[in-house]
Amino acid sequence: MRFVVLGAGGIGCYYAARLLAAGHQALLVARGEHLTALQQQGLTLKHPQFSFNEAVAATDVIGLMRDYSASDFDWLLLAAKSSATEPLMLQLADWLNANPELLILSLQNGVDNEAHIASVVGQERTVGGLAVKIGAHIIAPGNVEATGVAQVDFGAWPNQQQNPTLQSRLMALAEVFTHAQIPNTVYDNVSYALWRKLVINNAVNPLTALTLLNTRELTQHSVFTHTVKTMMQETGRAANAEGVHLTEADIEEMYQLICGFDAIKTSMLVDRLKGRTMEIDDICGPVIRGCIKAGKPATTTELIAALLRNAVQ
Ligand SMILES: NC(=O)C1=CN([C@@H]2O[C@H](COP(=O)(O)OP(=O)(O)OC[C@H]3O[C@@H](n4cnc5c(N)ncnc54)[C@H](OP(=O)(O)O)[C@@H]3O)[C@@H](O)[C@H]2O)C=CC1
Ligand SMILES: CC(C)(CO)C(=O)C(=O)O
Repeated sequence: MRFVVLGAGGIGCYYAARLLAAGHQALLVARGEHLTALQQQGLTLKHPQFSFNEAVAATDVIGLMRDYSASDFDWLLLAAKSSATEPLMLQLADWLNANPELLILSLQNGVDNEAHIASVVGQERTVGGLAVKIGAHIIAPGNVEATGVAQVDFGAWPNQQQNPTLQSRLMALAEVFTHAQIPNTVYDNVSYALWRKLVINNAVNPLTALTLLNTRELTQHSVFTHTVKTMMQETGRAANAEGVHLTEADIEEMYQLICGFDAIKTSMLVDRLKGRTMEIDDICGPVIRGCIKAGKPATTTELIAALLRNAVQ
């Protein structure tokens, strides 16, 4: 299968390496020193169960539009930060719409990426998705370190019932992922999967970025572990206000999952340490808005988001 990975950083390079190692095509779209390293030295990726060190095809967005046509690819995997989704989609709109067969799968955190994608290419080409149980970061240009079982959960956006035509393409992708050692689940209701993952991200990403603790230190901390739980419950309240049914059992499952997961630096903590823009609006924003809609504000999420913004001013 032919993939283009748009925003090939930690997450994008991990999945691209898995697909390349399984014999598929993947063009990496990146920029800056990381792109230069990919072009000149190839991609080096280390994971406890997998390593990759090979030349790769890599370009930037301008090179993608100039040298390739959308019909050169079957799938576009979007792995840039959520704040880049809307500008990237708008920049690529004409290019993307020259081939209606090209489907777009978001691997990003947050629950708003798919609406931005659909507003440019249409719902019938929009696949919601998530990188689950993975930590993956650029440690030097062209070098990525990853950990975790690194699953992908995905499905027709906003759900199979409202977007029924994609089923055979989704099944074919699931088969390719499985063959490439990427565990995966296809959801009938991917909006549920997106919000369930947001339960973890809203609870641990801003708090780890604020405290500089890893996920294990955070969830084992006598005070912060309660804050994690509260922010998870606020995410559940927001989801329900947005029409996505999350139960107490979902919250508990997400809490146990992150407590038992590897001790990792979240992507937001890594962004803070690198002095990069953090996904605060994309992760906390939907929770704050949803809880206002529910009539009971997300006071803890609001506080942690405000403290974090204040800390990096
Ligand atoms: N990292 C992790 O462990 C996890 C991350 N996620 C989610 O996955 C998504 C990706 O995260 P992550 O892999 O950490 O992000 P990274 O910043 O490592 O990767 C994104 C890459 O896209 C590049 N990029 C952004 N805009 C452009 C552009 N216009 N043209 C070319 N390249 C561009 C960035 O370059 P530049 O650096 O110059 O901006 C960067 O190299 C996020 O939504 C994150 O929340 C989910 C699970 C775990
Ligand atoms: C918390 C974690 C690692 C879960 O996969 C994540 O999504 C992130 O770091 O952004």
